[in-house]
Amino acid sequence: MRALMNAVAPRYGNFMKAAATATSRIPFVQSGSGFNHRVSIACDCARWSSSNSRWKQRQGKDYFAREAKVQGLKSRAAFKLLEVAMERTKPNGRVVGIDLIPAQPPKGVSTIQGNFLSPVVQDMVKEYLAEFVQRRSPADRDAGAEENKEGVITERPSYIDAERAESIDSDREMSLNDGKLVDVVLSDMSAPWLQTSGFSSNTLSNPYSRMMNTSGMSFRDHAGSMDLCLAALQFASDTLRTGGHFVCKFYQGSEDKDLELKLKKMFAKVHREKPESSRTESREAYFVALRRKSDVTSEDVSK
Ligand SMILES: C[S@@+](CC[C@H](N)C(=O)[O-])C[C@H]1O[C@@H](n2cnc3c(N)ncnc32)[C@H](O)[C@@H]1O
Repeated sequence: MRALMNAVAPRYGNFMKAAATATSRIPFVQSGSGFNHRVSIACDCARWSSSNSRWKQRQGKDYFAREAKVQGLKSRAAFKLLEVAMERTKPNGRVVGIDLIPAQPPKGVSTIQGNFLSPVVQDMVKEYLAEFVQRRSPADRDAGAEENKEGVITERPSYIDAERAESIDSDREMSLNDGKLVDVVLSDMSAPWLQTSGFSSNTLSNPYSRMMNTSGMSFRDHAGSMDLCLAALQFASDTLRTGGHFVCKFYQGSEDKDLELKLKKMFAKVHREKPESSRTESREAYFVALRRKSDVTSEDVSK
């Protein structure tokens, strides 16, 4: 992942991917060994069958899907996050990804398996972030230094990067006091729906195909995405520093204006975006909310 919700920030970022009406009671840090969720969705099988063939046809032609396959990524969705997140966190940032399904994190990324709709899981992520920041010793200011195969540092970060790390350390003390440790919260979560084909290719290491990202029913997709966006916004309210940014994927519908108004109260600038990699016929879109205002919480904007 590296890939969850999150293009993470230059410092301690948070990247969340995934989520749905499924429930995962026990969150796993890193590559969780279990796949513990249940999905309470009923579906019209005839409809699923035909929309699934269309999905397969589209995937065959889709440039981003082919590229993702080539790079061994789990889905075309990875590109949407990677476009935003990957290069943005070097050298001192940290990406934390949360998903219902287990994911093997690449270097510099932590993954937590859990249901982001659960306050228990959100608390666990907050604790993890706080511990990560506390554990980060002054020696970590060398983060970004290149090591050779024997573990010997052969190249150190520039003075600019070293100074940046210093200022992060002093900011850290302040941030620890109020739990606002995160620079960017990015949610690419979309409710997983029951899989209807491809069961023969399921494996624990490639579980993505066990779920589908849209139900084929626009209101259901919209309502599910609003729940996930609000959970991400609550998390951002608790953890995002003043001046930090928030991005969330949603499916357009009657309630998105209300979410946009909330974001406008909490952030200095809010954009609605439809990335190039998102199919034009899909109702999928993103809110990009920039520069969190000080002293405005999700409770304030819900009044
Ligand atoms: C569109 S995919 C995101 C893919 C991801 N951005 C990537 O790059 O691979 C949506 C993801 O949201 C996850 N998800 C859905 N509901 C979730 C929840 N309540 N908590 C955590 N993850 C959830 C799904 O498991 C799925 O992996």
